[in-house]
Amino acid sequence: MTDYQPSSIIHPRPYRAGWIHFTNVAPILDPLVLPEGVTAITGVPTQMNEALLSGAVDIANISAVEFIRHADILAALPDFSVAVLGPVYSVNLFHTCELPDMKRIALTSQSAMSVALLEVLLREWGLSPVLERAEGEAEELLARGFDGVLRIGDSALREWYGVVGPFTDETIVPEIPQTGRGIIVTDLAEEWFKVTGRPFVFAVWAYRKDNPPPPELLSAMRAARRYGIGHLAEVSRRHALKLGLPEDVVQHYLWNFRYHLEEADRQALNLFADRAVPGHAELCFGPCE
Ligand SMILES: C=C(O[C@@H]1C=C(C(=O)O)C=C[C@H]1O)C(=O)O
Repeated sequence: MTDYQPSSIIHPRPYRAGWIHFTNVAPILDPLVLPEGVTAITGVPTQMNEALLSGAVDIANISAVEFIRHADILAALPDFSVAVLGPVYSVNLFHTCELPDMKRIALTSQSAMSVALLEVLLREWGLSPVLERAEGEAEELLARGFDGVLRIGDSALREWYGVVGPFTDETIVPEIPQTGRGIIVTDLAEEWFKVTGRPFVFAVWAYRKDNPPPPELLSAMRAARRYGIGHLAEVSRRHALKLGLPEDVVQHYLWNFRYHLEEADRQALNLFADRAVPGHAELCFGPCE
């Protein structure tokens, strides 16, 4: 595949990036050296979604559902994604009763994509529990009377391991347990896979169609990703220390991601778009008019 290079344009001011800096983007963002004329801020998904839509930044890795909702004005880089085929380990519904018995679910205010995915899955399962925003640790919210708690990102990964770990030598990777200490962990990407057999795209790198990134930023991002994927053990070691998790768990978490928005990912994103945002504008993977 030839690298996509939008035509060179002169930017009147620094080009501003907004990065969701969860561990799952570390293989791209840790090695990234921003070219001259590009600045970056970081935040959680809902903050970066808002920053892109309000014009506070020019490009951001955002919740893919926000790209779908605003497909009339936004384009996505054609070769960058945070996606998986099967479990993701960090987009989790923690629950104490079986799914059909859930009456109240606490949602995280950090996320747009996992909430949209949960809504699609609930329709699929024929369930309609009450959904409420509530912050805090999953276990604490379960103790406060929620039947389910949706969590994403590094804290969800840590809480997942807290429930299902520590692993023994006998734990076979595809059979990683999903329960422990009276808590069931339902991995929403795995549920999507069970229903569709497709990958799930959590994030794309989106920008306004009339304001594409300078080619130097794309080259730097591609070089960073090549380095990060090529040095995954090193990236995993650093983040395992930060997260307080075993290195092999973080490495398994990271090598599981699909970062290139391949054709199968795009098709799956379109399938999700039709289910989650009926009537959405056509998705454009840059360059777009
Ligand atoms: C897989 C994840 O994907 C992230 C989840 C998002 C969301 O829920 O809105 C947005 C961007 C993704 O990078 C995660 O955070 O664990």
